[in-house]
Amino acid sequence: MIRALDFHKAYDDTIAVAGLSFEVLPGQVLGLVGPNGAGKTTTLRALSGLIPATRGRLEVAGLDVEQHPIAVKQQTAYVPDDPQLFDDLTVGQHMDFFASVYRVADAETKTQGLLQTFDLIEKVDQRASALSRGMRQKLAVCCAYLYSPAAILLDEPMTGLDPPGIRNLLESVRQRAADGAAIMISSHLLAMIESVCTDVLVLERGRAKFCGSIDAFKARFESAGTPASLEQAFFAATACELPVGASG
Ligand SMILES: Nc1ncnc2c1ncn2[C@@H]1O[C@H](COP(=O)(O)OP(=O)(O)OP(=O)(O)O)[C@@H](O)[C@H]1O
Repeated sequence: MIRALDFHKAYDDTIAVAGLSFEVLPGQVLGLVGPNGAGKTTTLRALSGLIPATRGRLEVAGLDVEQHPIAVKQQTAYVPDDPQLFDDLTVGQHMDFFASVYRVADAETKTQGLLQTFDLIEKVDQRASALSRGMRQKLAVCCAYLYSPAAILLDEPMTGLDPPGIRNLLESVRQRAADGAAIMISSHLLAMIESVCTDVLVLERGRAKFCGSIDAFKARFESAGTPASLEQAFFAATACELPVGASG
């Protein structure tokens, strides 16, 4: 489970997140959406323990992120939109490294399966520095999945992925959720959010404009008894303006 209680984050004078509370239960996939600068990446980075909260409490698997940083990291996978890899290590060496750090049982079989699924098996001996952007993204996801984390935090995970890569990633998210992981996905791709997420958290200027099921979000902005599309609901909930010509 992932939980935020009155989470605040300020960078000097900039208030990035101002009092956010939500939870993601095992099996739930929470879409984190909002305009640029809304605080999505800040929230994911703080949950992963990379940056401290200014105020409030963050928990993963019942553990306070600040008080139990190592235990939380063992239970959490954070995949940023620009994965930091070890340029001199090959694809296979990355998997070996994660398997060793997280003491993964049956790592070889799991590695083979993941590299096969994400179409990296032929790149197993290639250095990270020689991978394309999409391949780097896929490798970061493979490393994250290897140790079966209880909480999975994906920041703009579709960046650079080809259509089969997108399909495989979405399918893997559904599967990991069905297996009991609590998952958060930050994205501007509302159709993708709608296709894979059970719930949505709409952020604007660091505050929640809505948090709940996608159906409830669309129903809130229904017109004449017809639920809004996710896109219509997003524009209605935020200060973003619907493009001219779009059906509002
Ligand atoms: N390291 C930092 N130092 C100072 N301010 C920062 C830092 N990182 C983010 N911010 C500010 O915090 C706010 C939230 O940024 P954040 O990256 O969390 O937004 P986001 O919702 O992920 O945006 P985007 O959709 O553009 O990725 C913004 O005002 C941003 O300028």
